[in-house]
Amino acid sequence: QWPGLIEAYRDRLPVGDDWRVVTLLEGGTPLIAAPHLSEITDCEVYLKVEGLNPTGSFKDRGMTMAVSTAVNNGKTAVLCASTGNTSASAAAYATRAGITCAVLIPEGKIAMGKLAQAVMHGAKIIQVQGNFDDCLELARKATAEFGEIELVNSVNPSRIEGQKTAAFEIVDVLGRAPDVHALPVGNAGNITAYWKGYTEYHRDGVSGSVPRMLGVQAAGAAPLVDGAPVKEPETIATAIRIGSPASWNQAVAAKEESSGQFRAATDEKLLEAYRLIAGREGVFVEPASAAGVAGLLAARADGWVAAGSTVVCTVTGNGLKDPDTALSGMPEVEAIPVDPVAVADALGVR
Ligand SMILES: Cc1ncc(COP(=O)(O)O)c(/C=C/C(=O)C(=O)O)c1O
Repeated sequence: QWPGLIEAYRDRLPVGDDWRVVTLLEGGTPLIAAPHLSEITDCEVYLKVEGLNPTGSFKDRGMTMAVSTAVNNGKTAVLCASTGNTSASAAAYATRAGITCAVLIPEGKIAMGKLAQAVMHGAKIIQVQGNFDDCLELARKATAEFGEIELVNSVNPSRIEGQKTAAFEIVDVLGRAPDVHALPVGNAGNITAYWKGYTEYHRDGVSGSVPRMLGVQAAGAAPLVDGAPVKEPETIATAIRIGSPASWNQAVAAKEESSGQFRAATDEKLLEAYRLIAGREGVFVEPASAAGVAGLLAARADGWVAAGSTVVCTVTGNGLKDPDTALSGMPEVEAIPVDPVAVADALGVR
């Protein structure tokens, strides 16, 4: 079976031969064709379905590396600030490693599925009177002061190393790098990691080209688009409700070196893409995860993406993480009598 990321890409990762590897067999996720998106954009569109990782998001790629590194450096606890998925993943990998995990989450702004994961994996859950950016500042200060705690946010280079493997998998499966790679951008670790992966494969001659990176933010939380931090970030896509990305400079470098672009998508456009991916491609992702697709549709419309392009959109988290948003638009469901005729009527087949 798939051996997990570190075994699959050991020669491309900073891992000691004698290391105890902490893995939940993450990675090896589907790169699935998206026929409806391909049709409406006249491109060859694929989805990299990262919601099918062990804890339901791409964070597992970074966490196997960060927690394995922490354990092999003798750390006894990990800490992260999180909008939810990082904390879910840190909790799972820490418990797997038998070490303590504490998570700092912004008051009241976390999707239920993610909180359930951190609870069930036994993380110490600390709600902070502030937003994600305040949580990250607190996490940096706490880990700077207490050396036995490893900070496992994506400022930790091990996270970037683990997450770059998604680019390797895409080239390994596609046989080439895509022309464009679209993905959501919050704290900007993932766009940084993808660019690192694509450029390493290109440097080593595994791929003959690199993609243009299309990083998409929520309009109410788009510091990289605005060119300045956003004090009070607001978006229904709580995973990317971040006003001051920790990997700002690396994300800008990825955009510039790849001749890429940052775009903002309104919550309305995010939700449209969210519904389209589930309702037409059969892939259920959480709202933030649809940002790359929303950006692709806009970039195709204004010609930044040409017809005939090969495009990969990373959909970063499983839709099950955020049932509240999924059910918020649900029409009234009327109960029917135990009568086959009523079923036929409901299906409009009679
Ligand atoms: C579903 C989903 N999609 C996209 C992003 C943005 O990735 P980055 O640009 O690398 O931050 C996140 C990020 C979540 C956290 O930052 C956290 O969990 O603390 C996410 O959960």
